[in-house]
Amino acid sequence: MALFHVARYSGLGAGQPEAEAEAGRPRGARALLERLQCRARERQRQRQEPEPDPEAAAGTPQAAARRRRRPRRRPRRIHGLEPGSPDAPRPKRRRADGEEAGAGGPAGAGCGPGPRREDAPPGPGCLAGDGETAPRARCERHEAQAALDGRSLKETPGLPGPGPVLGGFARSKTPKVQPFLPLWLAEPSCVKKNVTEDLTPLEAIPEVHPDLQKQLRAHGISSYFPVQAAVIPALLENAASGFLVGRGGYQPSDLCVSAPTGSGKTLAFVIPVVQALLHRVVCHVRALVVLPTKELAQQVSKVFNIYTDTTPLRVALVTGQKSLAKEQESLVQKIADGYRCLADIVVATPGRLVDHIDQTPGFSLQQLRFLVIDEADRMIDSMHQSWLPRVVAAAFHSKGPADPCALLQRRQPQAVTAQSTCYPQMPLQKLLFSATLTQNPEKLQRLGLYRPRLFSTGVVQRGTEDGEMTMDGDSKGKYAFPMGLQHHYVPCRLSSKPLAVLHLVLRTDVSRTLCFTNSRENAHRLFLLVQAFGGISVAEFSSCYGPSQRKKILKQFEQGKIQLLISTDATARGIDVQGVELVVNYDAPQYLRTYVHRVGRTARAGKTGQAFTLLLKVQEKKFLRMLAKAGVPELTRNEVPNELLQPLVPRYQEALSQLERTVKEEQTSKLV
Ligand SMILES: Nc1ncnc2c1ncn2[C@@H]1O[C@H](COP(=O)(O)OP(=O)(O)OP(=O)(O)O)[C@@H](O)[C@H]1O
Repeated sequence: MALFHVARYSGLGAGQPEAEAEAGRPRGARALLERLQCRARERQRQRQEPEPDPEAAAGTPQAAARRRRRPRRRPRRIHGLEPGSPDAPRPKRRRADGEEAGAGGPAGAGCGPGPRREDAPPGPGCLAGDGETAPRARCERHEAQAALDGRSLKETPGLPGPGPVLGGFARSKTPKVQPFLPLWLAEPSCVKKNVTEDLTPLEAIPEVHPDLQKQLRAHGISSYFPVQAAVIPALLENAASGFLVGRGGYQPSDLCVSAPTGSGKTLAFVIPVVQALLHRVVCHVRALVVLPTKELAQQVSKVFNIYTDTTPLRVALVTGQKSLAKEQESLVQKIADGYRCLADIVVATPGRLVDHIDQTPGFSLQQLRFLVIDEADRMIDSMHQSWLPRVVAAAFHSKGPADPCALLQRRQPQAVTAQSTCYPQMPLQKLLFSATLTQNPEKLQRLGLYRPRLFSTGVVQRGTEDGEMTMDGDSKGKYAFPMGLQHHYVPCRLSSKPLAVLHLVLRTDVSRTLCFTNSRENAHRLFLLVQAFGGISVAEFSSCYGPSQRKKILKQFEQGKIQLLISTDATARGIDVQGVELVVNYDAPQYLRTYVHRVGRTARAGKTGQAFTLLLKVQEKKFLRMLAKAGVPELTRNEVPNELLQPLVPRYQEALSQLERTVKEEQTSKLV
C-alpha cells in the first residue's frame, strides 16, 4: 500500500509522462516532498473553490483514469423494481445522527464497513479513490453535511465515492466452512457397545499374562467387554519390542477411547499397563494416571491395587487426601547417594501432581512410559491449570546434553529420520478415556498426541452446527448410552419437586437411589427436607464435606446403609457404586455431557437402571431438544398424578415447617 501511495503522489500514476518522472528522480526525496506539498495545496484550493463543472472534470485525464479504476456499482434490482423508480427501496446511507441506516457497523466507528476503534486508522471506505487517505474527522464532517443537505454521499464534493478500493466487496453468500476431520478421527476403530452380548472370552486374548487372567477370574470376570477386547490387544501389540516400538517401527501411537459409561474402560488400561510393567527391574514412575476428582482417583488406585497385588509393582495415590509429607513418603525415599523411587504407578489429581513435581525432591517422571488421562474431556477443560505441559516437561527433562551412549534416550516425538532411529527411544504414550470424549480436533490437538488412534462405540459423522463431530452409531446421536438404561422425565411444578422425589423413592423402593442437584444449597435443603419427612435413610454428598467424610458416605451408600444419596455433580463422573438402580435429576442438567455422566451411574456393566429427570414447564422444550441431539433411544413422559401425591402431603407440610426451623438455626449458628 505504501508503495502504491508514493507512486501515485510522485506522479508515476496513469497518464504521467515517463520523461517527467525521469526528470524528478535525481532530486529524490526532496522532489517527492515538494510534489506532495504541491498536491496537498492543490487539493486544499479545490475544496475551497466552488464545485467544478462535472462535465469539465470528466474531461480531465485524471478523472478518466479514476473512472476506469472505480467501476460504478449498478444499483441492485430488488423484487423486480427498477432502480431509481419511486417504489424502489432507497439505497443504504448513514443518518445524520450518526447511526447506520441499515445493517453494518456503527456510524461513529468511521467510514469503513465495520466497527472501528477511535484510534484506529480509517477503514477502506475512507481511502479516497484517488489515493487520498482522508482523516476520519473530515469523513464524518462530509457525511453530516451530506445528510443535512439531503444529498447522497456520492454527490458530496471532495468526499471519495464508496467504490471498492481493495475490490471484491460484491455481496455473495460466503460458503460455510466445513470442519476438517483428520483421518484418525474420521475413521475410528469401532467398538461394539452391548456389554451383555458382545463379549470376548478371556482365552481369546492370549497376549494377556496368565497371572493377570487368573486375577481377572478371581474377581468374577470371565470375559472381556467390547472396549477391553479392542484396547487391550492394541496396547499389548508392542510387547514383543519391550513396549518400545509401535506399528511400523514408529513410536507407539497415543490412544483415544470413547465408550459408554459403565462399559469397563478402567480395566481396558489397568490390565495392559500392569502387564507392561510386570518385568521391570528397577522401580521408577512408569505409569501416571490423572483423574479429575479425589474419589475417582481413589477408585482407580483400588483397581490397580487388585491387579498388582501379587506383583512387585507399587501404586501410589496422590490426591491431597493425606498431607504432602505423607504422600512424599509413599513416592520417594532418601538414600545415601540420592533418592529411591517407591512407586511404579502413580494415580493423581492434577493439582496435587504439580505440587509433587515442584516440591518433592527425587520425584522424577523421566522414565514415564504411560500417561493415562481418564475423563479426558473434563481434563482437557482443566488444561488452564497447565498441568499437562508440566508433566510433559518433567517427563522429557534431561540434565545437561544428551549422552549419545545412554541406553533409552528420551526425546519429544519428532519426524522419523535415519538419525532418530539410531538410538532406542523411551516413548511416552498417552491414553485418553471418556464416555463423552470430545471429537473436536482443535481441543484434542492441545494434548500433543502422537499418531493417535481412536477407539469409539460409533462412526464419526462430520459437520455439525457446533463444530463438534458427532457420533453416529446405531443410536444416531452424539453419545452412546448403556443399553440397559431407561430414560424418563417427569413434568412438575417447582413446589411439587420434593414431593415427586419422595414419591419416586417410595414407589420404586430400590435399595440405592442417587439424586442430583445443580448446587450445594439445593442438595442440602433437599436432604434436610427428606430427613424431616422420615422413613428414608438419606445422606448428602458435596464439597461441603471433607475427603474422609465423603469417603465414608460413599462406603455407606455402597453397603446399602444409605437408600437415597443427594449429591451435587461431585459424584456424576466415573463413580462406580454397585447396585444403583435409580438416578433422579432433581435439577435438570444444563449440559448434555452432565446428563450422560449422571445417568451413567446406573445401568453399569450390562445391568439395567432407570433415570428420571424432573422438569419445569419452561425447561421441557430445551431439555427434550438436548436429549434428541444426544441420541437418547427412548424418552418416556411420566406424569405423577395428584392423587398419588396427596397421601404424602400432610407429612410433607410438617417436614417443610421443620426445614424452615432448621435453616433458621443453621443461619444463626453461622452468624455467631
Ligand atoms: N469384563 C468385565 N466383566 C464384568 N464386569 C466388568 C468387566 N469389566 C468391568 N467390569 C465392571 O464394570 C463396572 C464399570 O466399569 P468401569 O468403572 O471401568 O466403567 P467405565 O467405562 O470406566 O465407566 P465411566 O465412564 O462411568 O467411568 C465396574 O464395576 C467393573 O468392575
